[in-house]
Amino acid sequence: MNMDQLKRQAAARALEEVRDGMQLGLGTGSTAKHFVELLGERVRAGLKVIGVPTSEATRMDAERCGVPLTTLDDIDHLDLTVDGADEIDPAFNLIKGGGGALLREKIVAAASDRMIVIADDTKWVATLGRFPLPVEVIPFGLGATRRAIEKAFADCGVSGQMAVRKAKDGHVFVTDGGHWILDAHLGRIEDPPRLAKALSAIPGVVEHGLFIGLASSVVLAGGGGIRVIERR
Ligand SMILES: O=C[C@H](O)[C@H](O)[C@H](O)COP(=O)(O)O
Repeated sequence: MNMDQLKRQAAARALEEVRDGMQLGLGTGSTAKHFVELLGERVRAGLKVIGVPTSEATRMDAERCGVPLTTLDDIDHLDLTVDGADEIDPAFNLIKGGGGALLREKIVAAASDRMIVIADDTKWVATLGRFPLPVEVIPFGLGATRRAIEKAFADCGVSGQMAVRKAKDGHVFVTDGGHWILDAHLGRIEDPPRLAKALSAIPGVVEHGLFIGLASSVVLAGGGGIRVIERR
Protein backbone atom coordinates (compact mmCIF):
# COMPACT_ATOMS: atom_id res chain seq x y z
CA MET A 1 0.00 0.00 0.00
CA ASN A 2 1.46 3.40 -0.92
CA MET A 3 1.53 6.50 1.28
CA ASP A 4 -1.51 8.05 -0.35
CA GLN A 5 -3.57 4.91 0.25
CA LEU A 6 -2.49 4.94 3.92
CA LYS A 7 -3.60 8.57 4.24
CA ARG A 8 -6.97 7.69 2.74
CA GLN A 9 -7.36 4.79 5.17
CA ALA A 10 -6.72 7.10 8.13
CA ALA A 11 -9.27 9.56 6.71
CA ALA A 12 -11.83 6.79 6.28
CA ARG A 13 -11.38 5.70 9.91
CA ALA A 14 -11.93 9.26 11.15
CA LEU A 15 -15.08 9.50 9.03
CA GLU A 16 -16.58 6.72 11.19
CA GLU A 17 -16.70 9.27 14.05
CA VAL A 18 -18.88 11.69 12.06
CA ARG A 19 -22.58 11.74 12.98
CA ASP A 20 -25.58 13.34 11.35
CA GLY A 21 -25.97 16.99 12.34
CA MET A 22 -22.31 17.55 13.27
CA GLN A 23 -20.51 20.86 12.78
CA LEU A 24 -17.05 19.95 11.52
CA GLY A 25 -13.67 21.62 11.22
CA LEU A 26 -12.10 20.61 7.91
CA GLY A 27 -8.31 20.41 7.95
CA THR A 28 -5.78 21.18 5.24
CA GLY A 29 -3.17 19.09 3.44
CA SER A 30 -2.97 15.89 1.45
CA THR A 31 -4.41 13.70 4.26
CA ALA A 32 -7.23 16.08 5.18
CA LYS A 33 -8.10 16.31 1.49
CA HIS A 34 -8.95 12.61 1.52
CA PHE A 35 -11.26 13.22 4.48
CA VAL A 36 -13.07 16.03 2.63
CA GLU A 37 -13.49 13.83 -0.44
CA LEU A 38 -14.84 10.88 1.58
CA LEU A 39 -17.10 13.21 3.56
CA GLY A 40 -18.42 14.59 0.28
CA GLU A 41 -19.41 11.06 -0.79
CA ARG A 42 -21.38 10.63 2.45
CA VAL A 43 -23.02 14.05 2.06
CA ARG A 44 -24.12 13.16 -1.45
CA ALA A 45 -25.63 9.99 0.05
CA GLY A 46 -27.69 12.05 2.51
CA LEU A 47 -25.47 12.80 5.55
CA LYS A 48 -26.30 16.21 7.06
CA VAL A 49 -23.21 18.06 8.29
CA ILE A 50 -21.76 21.52 7.93
CA GLY A 51 -18.06 22.37 7.79
CA VAL A 52 -15.64 25.20 8.48
CA PRO A 53 -12.61 24.98 6.17
CA THR A 54 -9.12 25.78 7.50
CA SER A 55 -7.80 27.20 4.22
CA GLU A 56 -8.87 28.52 0.86
CA ALA A 57 -7.62 25.27 -0.68
CA THR A 58 -9.90 23.22 1.60
CA ARG A 59 -12.79 25.59 0.96
CA MET A 60 -12.46 24.93 -2.76
CA ASP A 61 -12.15 21.15 -2.23
CA ALA A 62 -15.21 21.11 0.02
CA GLU A 63 -17.25 23.12 -2.47
CA ARG A 64 -16.17 20.79 -5.27
CA CYS A 65 -17.22 17.77 -3.17
CA GLY A 66 -20.57 19.28 -2.18
CA VAL A 67 -19.85 19.70 1.55
CA PRO A 68 -21.95 22.62 2.90
CA LEU A 69 -19.83 25.30 4.56
CA THR A 70 -20.22 27.94 7.24
CA THR A 71 -17.95 30.20 9.30
CA LEU A 72 -17.09 30.54 12.97
CA ASP A 73 -19.12 33.79 12.93
CA ASP A 74 -22.29 31.91 12.10
CA ILE A 75 -22.01 28.96 14.52
CA ASP A 76 -20.89 28.96 18.15
CA HIS A 77 -18.78 25.80 18.26
CA LEU A 78 -17.57 22.81 16.30
CA ASP A 79 -18.23 19.22 17.37
CA LEU A 80 -15.19 17.72 15.69
CA THR A 81 -12.17 18.78 13.64
CA VAL A 82 -10.31 16.29 11.48
CA ASP A 83 -6.89 17.41 10.29
CA GLY A 84 -3.46 16.07 9.35
CA ALA A 85 -0.12 16.84 11.00
CA ASP A 86 3.55 16.97 10.11
CA GLU A 87 4.70 15.37 13.37
CA ILE A 88 2.93 13.91 16.41
CA ASP A 89 4.66 12.98 19.66
CA PRO A 90 3.42 10.56 22.37
CA ALA A 91 2.14 13.51 24.46
CA PHE A 92 -0.03 14.50 21.46
CA ASN A 93 1.98 17.66 20.80
CA LEU A 94 1.93 18.37 17.07
CA ILE A 95 3.91 20.23 14.46
CA LYS A 96 1.56 21.56 11.80
CA GLY A 97 1.81 24.11 9.04
CA GLY A 98 3.79 22.28 6.38
CA GLY A 99 1.10 23.45 3.98
CA GLY A 100 1.02 26.94 5.48
CA ALA A 101 -2.47 26.71 7.00
CA LEU A 102 -1.46 26.67 10.69
CA LEU A 103 -3.23 29.87 11.74
CA ARG A 104 -6.72 28.96 10.58
CA GLU A 105 -6.10 25.35 11.58
CA LYS A 106 -5.33 26.37 15.15
CA ILE A 107 -8.32 28.72 15.39
CA VAL A 108 -10.61 25.95 14.12
CA ALA A 109 -9.08 23.24 16.35
CA ALA A 110 -9.39 25.49 19.41
CA ALA A 111 -13.08 26.11 18.62
CA SER A 112 -13.74 22.39 18.39
CA ASP A 113 -14.87 19.98 21.11
CA ARG A 114 -12.59 17.26 19.69
CA MET A 115 -9.72 17.09 17.21
CA ILE A 116 -8.84 13.86 15.44
CA VAL A 117 -5.42 13.88 13.79
CA ILE A 118 -5.13 11.63 10.76
CA ALA A 119 -1.75 10.59 9.40
CA ASP A 120 0.40 7.84 8.01
CA ASP A 121 2.50 6.32 10.79
CA THR A 122 5.76 8.01 9.67
CA LYS A 123 4.41 11.17 11.34
CA TRP A 124 4.52 9.55 14.81
CA VAL A 125 7.87 10.54 16.39
CA ALA A 126 9.49 10.21 19.80
CA THR A 127 10.55 13.88 19.84
CA LEU A 128 9.26 16.75 17.68
CA GLY A 129 11.64 18.83 15.60
CA ARG A 130 12.97 16.91 12.65
CA PHE A 131 10.24 18.55 10.57
CA PRO A 132 10.99 22.29 10.34
CA LEU A 133 8.78 24.29 12.70
CA PRO A 134 6.68 26.88 10.81
CA VAL A 135 6.39 30.28 12.48
CA GLU A 136 3.89 32.64 10.83
CA VAL A 137 5.09 36.24 11.00
CA ILE A 138 4.06 39.74 9.97
CA PRO A 139 6.44 40.99 7.22
CA PHE A 140 6.77 44.37 8.98
CA GLY A 141 9.77 44.43 11.29
CA LEU A 142 10.88 40.96 10.28
CA GLY A 143 14.48 41.52 11.41
CA ALA A 144 13.37 42.36 14.96
CA THR A 145 10.90 39.47 15.04
CA ARG A 146 13.59 37.09 13.83
CA ARG A 147 15.98 38.18 16.57
CA ALA A 148 13.23 37.75 19.17
CA ILE A 149 12.53 34.25 17.86
CA GLU A 150 16.23 33.37 18.03
CA LYS A 151 16.30 34.55 21.64
CA ALA A 152 13.22 32.45 22.44
CA PHE A 153 14.95 29.44 20.86
CA ALA A 154 18.09 30.03 22.96
CA ASP A 155 16.01 30.44 26.15
CA CYS A 156 14.30 27.13 25.39
CA GLY A 157 17.56 25.32 24.60
CA VAL A 158 16.99 24.85 20.86
CA SER A 159 18.82 26.26 17.86
CA GLY A 160 18.91 25.94 14.09
CA GLN A 161 18.64 27.75 10.80
CA MET A 162 15.52 29.73 9.95
CA ALA A 163 14.46 30.50 6.40
CA VAL A 164 11.61 32.50 4.90
CA ARG A 165 9.40 29.98 3.10
CA LYS A 166 9.34 30.27 -0.67
CA ALA A 167 6.55 29.15 -2.98
CA LYS A 168 7.23 26.82 -5.92
CA ASP A 169 7.63 29.85 -8.23
CA GLY A 170 10.49 31.15 -6.06
CA HIS A 171 8.52 34.07 -4.61
CA VAL A 172 7.90 34.40 -0.89
CA PHE A 173 5.07 32.11 0.22
CA VAL A 174 2.15 34.20 1.48
CA THR A 175 -0.41 32.59 3.80
CA ASP A 176 -4.19 32.88 3.47
CA GLY A 177 -3.94 35.62 6.11
CA GLY A 178 -1.36 37.60 4.08
CA HIS A 179 1.57 36.72 6.35
CA TRP A 180 4.95 35.06 5.78
CA ILE A 181 6.36 31.85 7.28
CA LEU A 182 9.78 31.24 8.80
CA ASP A 183 10.68 27.55 8.80
CA ALA A 184 12.95 26.74 11.74
CA HIS A 185 15.17 23.68 11.41
CA LEU A 186 15.57 22.76 15.06
CA GLY A 187 16.24 19.02 14.95
CA ARG A 188 14.85 18.31 18.43
CA ILE A 189 12.33 20.19 20.56
CA GLU A 190 12.69 18.81 24.08
CA ASP A 191 9.97 20.97 25.66
CA PRO A 192 7.30 21.87 23.06
CA PRO A 193 4.86 23.56 25.54
CA ARG A 194 7.63 25.87 26.77
CA LEU A 195 8.71 26.80 23.25
CA ALA A 196 5.08 27.34 22.20
CA LYS A 197 4.57 29.78 25.06
CA ALA A 198 7.78 31.68 24.31
CA LEU A 199 6.92 32.05 20.60
CA SER A 200 3.35 33.17 21.32
CA ALA A 201 4.71 36.04 23.43
CA ILE A 202 6.58 37.65 20.49
CA PRO A 203 4.66 40.59 18.96
CA GLY A 204 5.53 39.92 15.29
CA VAL A 205 4.64 36.23 15.54
CA VAL A 206 1.08 35.69 14.39
CA GLU A 207 1.06 31.97 15.19
CA HIS A 208 3.36 28.96 15.23
CA GLY A 209 2.99 25.34 14.22
CA LEU A 210 3.19 23.81 17.71
CA PHE A 211 -0.28 22.53 18.62
CA ILE A 212 -0.31 21.79 22.34
CA GLY A 213 -3.24 20.16 24.11
CA LEU A 214 -5.52 20.32 21.06
CA ALA A 215 -5.48 16.78 19.65
CA SER A 216 -7.88 14.36 21.35
CA SER A 217 -7.07 11.28 19.29
CA VAL A 218 -4.72 10.18 16.55
CA VAL A 219 -5.49 7.79 13.72
CA LEU A 220 -2.29 6.33 12.28
CA ALA A 221 -2.27 4.22 9.15
CA GLY A 222 0.69 1.95 8.49
CA GLY A 223 1.68 -1.30 6.84
CA GLY A 224 0.34 -3.22 9.83
CA GLY A 225 -3.09 -1.56 9.71
CA ILE A 226 -4.83 1.30 11.51
CA ARG A 227 -4.01 2.36 15.06
CA VAL A 228 -6.32 4.70 16.98
CA ILE A 229 -4.66 6.29 19.99
CA GLU A 230 -6.74 8.30 22.47
CA ARG A 231 -5.29 11.03 24.66
CA ARG A 232 -5.22 9.89 28.27
O1 LIG B 1 -0.59 23.55 6.83
C1 LIG B 1 -0.77 22.36 6.64
C2 LIG B 1 -1.26 21.42 7.64
O2 LIG B 1 -0.83 21.67 8.93
C3 LIG B 1 -1.21 19.95 7.28
O3 LIG B 1 -2.17 19.34 8.08
C4 LIG B 1 0.10 19.29 7.54
O4 LIG B 1 1.11 19.98 6.85
C5 LIG B 1 0.06 17.81 7.08
O5 LIG B 1 -0.13 17.76 5.72
P1 LIG B 1 -0.13 16.40 4.90
O6 LIG B 1 -1.35 15.66 5.28
O7 LIG B 1 -0.14 16.83 3.46
O8 LIG B 1 1.14 15.69 5.26
